[in-house]
Amino acid sequence: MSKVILTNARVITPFEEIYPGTVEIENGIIKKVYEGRTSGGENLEGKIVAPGFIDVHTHGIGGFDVTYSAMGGSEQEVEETLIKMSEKYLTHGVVYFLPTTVTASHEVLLTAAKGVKNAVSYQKDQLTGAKIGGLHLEGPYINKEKKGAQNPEFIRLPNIQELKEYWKASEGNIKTITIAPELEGALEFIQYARRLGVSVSLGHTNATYEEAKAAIYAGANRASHLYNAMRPINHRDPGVIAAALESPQVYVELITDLIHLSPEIIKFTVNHTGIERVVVITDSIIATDLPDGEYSLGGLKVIVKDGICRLEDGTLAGSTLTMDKALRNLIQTGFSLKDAIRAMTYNPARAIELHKSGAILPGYSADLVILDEDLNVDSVYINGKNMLS
Ligand SMILES: CC(=O)N[C@@H]1[C@@H](O)[C@H](O)[C@@H](COP(=O)(O)O)O[C@@H]1O
Repeated sequence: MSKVILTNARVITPFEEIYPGTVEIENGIIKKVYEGRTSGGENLEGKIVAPGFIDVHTHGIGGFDVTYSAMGGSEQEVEETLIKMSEKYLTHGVVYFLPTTVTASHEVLLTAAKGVKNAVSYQKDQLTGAKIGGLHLEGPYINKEKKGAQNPEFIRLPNIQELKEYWKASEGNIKTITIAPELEGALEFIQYARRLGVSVSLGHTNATYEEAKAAIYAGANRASHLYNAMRPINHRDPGVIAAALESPQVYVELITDLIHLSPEIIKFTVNHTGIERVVVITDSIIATDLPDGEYSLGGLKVIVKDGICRLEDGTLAGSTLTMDKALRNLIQTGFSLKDAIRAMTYNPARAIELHKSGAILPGYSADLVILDEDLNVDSVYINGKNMLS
């Protein structure tokens, strides 16, 4: 039996803050959490222990991108890319992520689906990075009017047959799909996806309030990067944003790079939803952790300047945000550590129906991040093992 004790730390569960706190782990599972110190454990004086970050919407990092690798046509390349991505996310405190495709051809998405199946199976024997939860398909069933930085060439109507093929090719490793609910056939598609256990997120959409509500009644339970690439809120045309904000079952993703959204809009959102329904995402692309320059997203040219990603026409095209930076941004915006961490751990786990993850509670997976006082990542534990030592 393997036993790990982390003690004398500031523990953020994230429902409460315990100081000095001790976390006892047995065989990769959290056994006990309590106030007090114990001798014999690892003394984490001056450090913060929190659940590891969960990023449910990220395209790439450090020169690797799931769609880009699938465009090469080889499922092995996708598998290798996902493993590399998992190792890079780890250094930013991420313990679990959903590699997110952008709009692409059926063949490319099928290759991504096969690659993710291989990578998930590889990680069963050998875990070297953050856990790969399965694909997030962002598109291709989105609205051209709200395409943002998605390649219009491959945008199409919802297609249940295609989803069945992705599901089969990935052996069930499709976790979520972003769809525009106003498209023909979308409601039937949403119901089908929910029956498979895929969570459905409204995004890249021009849906009216009524269209968005119909999709939520059909089972959609999330909104992808709320405000970005969707019909704006208007006092006579509340649209998809108001529908998401008012619906208690809907989790709202926010890109907290302080470029996609102003700090005031982030606070405005939380005033409506409470912290419970906020899910921080990076929407990061291949250029993350790399210098400014020219990159690619789904076949479109992206120019990164001062860390901001744009298409040639100026449209924002994802981010170079990392989850640890997202946390520091939220603190700078005025959030408490408990609330900020909750929106990056427990909430995303709930949003994708991932159980026993995202909190420091007995019986939960011991997937933790240790942060220093400045909120830089010190170490990361996955299944109770220190992955950065
Ligand atoms: C990978 C991806 O698609 N990311 C979207 C992008 O498409 C959109 O253009 C941008 C701004 O949207 P906005 O101009 O509506 O705020 O948000 C996100 O970066």
